[in-house]
Amino acid sequence: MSHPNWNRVVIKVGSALIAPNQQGCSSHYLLSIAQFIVRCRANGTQVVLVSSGSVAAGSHMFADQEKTNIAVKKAMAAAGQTEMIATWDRLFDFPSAQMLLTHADLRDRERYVSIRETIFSLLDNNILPIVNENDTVTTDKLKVGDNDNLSAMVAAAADADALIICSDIDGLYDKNPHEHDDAKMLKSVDTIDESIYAMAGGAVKGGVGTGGMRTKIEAAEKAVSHGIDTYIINGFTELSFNMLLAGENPGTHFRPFKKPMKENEHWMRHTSNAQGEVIIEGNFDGTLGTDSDQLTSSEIIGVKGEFSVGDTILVRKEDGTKLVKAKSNYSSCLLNFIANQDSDEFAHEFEEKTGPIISDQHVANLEKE
Ligand SMILES: Nc1ncnc2c1ncn2[C@@H]1O[C@H](COP(=O)(O)OP(=O)(O)O)[C@@H](O)[C@H]1O
Ligand SMILES: N[C@@H](CCC(=O)OP(=O)(O)O)C(=O)O
Repeated sequence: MSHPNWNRVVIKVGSALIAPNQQGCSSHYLLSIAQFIVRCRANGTQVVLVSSGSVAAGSHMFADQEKTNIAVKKAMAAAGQTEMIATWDRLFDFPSAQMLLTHADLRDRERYVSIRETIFSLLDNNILPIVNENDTVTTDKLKVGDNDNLSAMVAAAADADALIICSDIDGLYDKNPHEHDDAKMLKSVDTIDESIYAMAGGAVKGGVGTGGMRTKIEAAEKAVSHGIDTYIINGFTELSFNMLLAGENPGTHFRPFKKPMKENEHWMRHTSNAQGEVIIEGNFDGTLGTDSDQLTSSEIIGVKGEFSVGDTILVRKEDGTKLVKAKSNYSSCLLNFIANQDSDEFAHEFEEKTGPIISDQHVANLEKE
């Protein structure tokens, strides 16, 4: 087989590959990954690296501390990040750049566009972007939470052709192989549904990884809907990388959608967080976000949460059916006010002057969920 025809790939490297025994960073497993990156670049493929491992790399500097304490973990991440970036940088004879991101950055459209522009600008200048979550500033709400999901968001932002998740295991098995001797590996997945999620267990207890297989499947789901070929492979062995370069599949391949979502729809659905909800009548049978079906205040029966103009909202029916995620052109306060008017006429006049409640340019359909 011949070398795959990728213009751009995102490679995600798990903690166990960076700091296998939590005694600081080791380049032992990173050498073959670095070589893969070098060979991709030589073949004309641009590469973005998403590297976990700052917590695992910094752990040895906090010998007598309570490692589950959040403040200690953040300090481990901050200290380990320098060591990790220095280790990667030593493996390349071209420059690399550190990008630390949070979910708050990615779900803000302006910051997201800025992140995209920075990635493209680094790649245009042959600089390797190395991305990790900015653990110092994250709280639960701001956190992506795991680098599998982060890598998929980055792959979408970078318009990558492939996402390669390098883990400590050969691929996705039909059950956790650490708990079941008869577990079998899946070579490919065409559709990600509940049966696929049911196969996934968490990370090894007491290990360095976060999220286990579940977050890798979530990442694959995000990536394939953007048209990105996604692989989970064993990053411990050089063979995985040689096979990828030969156009072969060394692990589990998640096939991309034939008709991927548009960039802004994908961002709205998979990256942006809804700040509030608009609940509409159960008998509504239109398709929101199209020219023919605009949401009007007369359909609204409730507004939940506090949101401002420009925030993302979830529009759902009374029975919980999710319809769309969309950018709201109204604040929650204003929407409550007009939805509670006795006279429809007032609301219609108001909407005619102010414009549609949700923007038809920024809508993601959720009816399949
Ligand atoms: N169905 C499954 N197939 C493969 N691995 C699984 C499965 N369910 C749970 N796992 C666990 O997920 C681990 C990989 O995830 P994780 O520890 O988060 O690694 P990483 O650091 O690469 O993100 C595997 O080592 C395995 O213990
Ligand atoms: N920002 C964290 C990422 C943790 C994480 O997602 O780890 P992993 O499951 O090994 O990809 C770190 O660098 O330690």
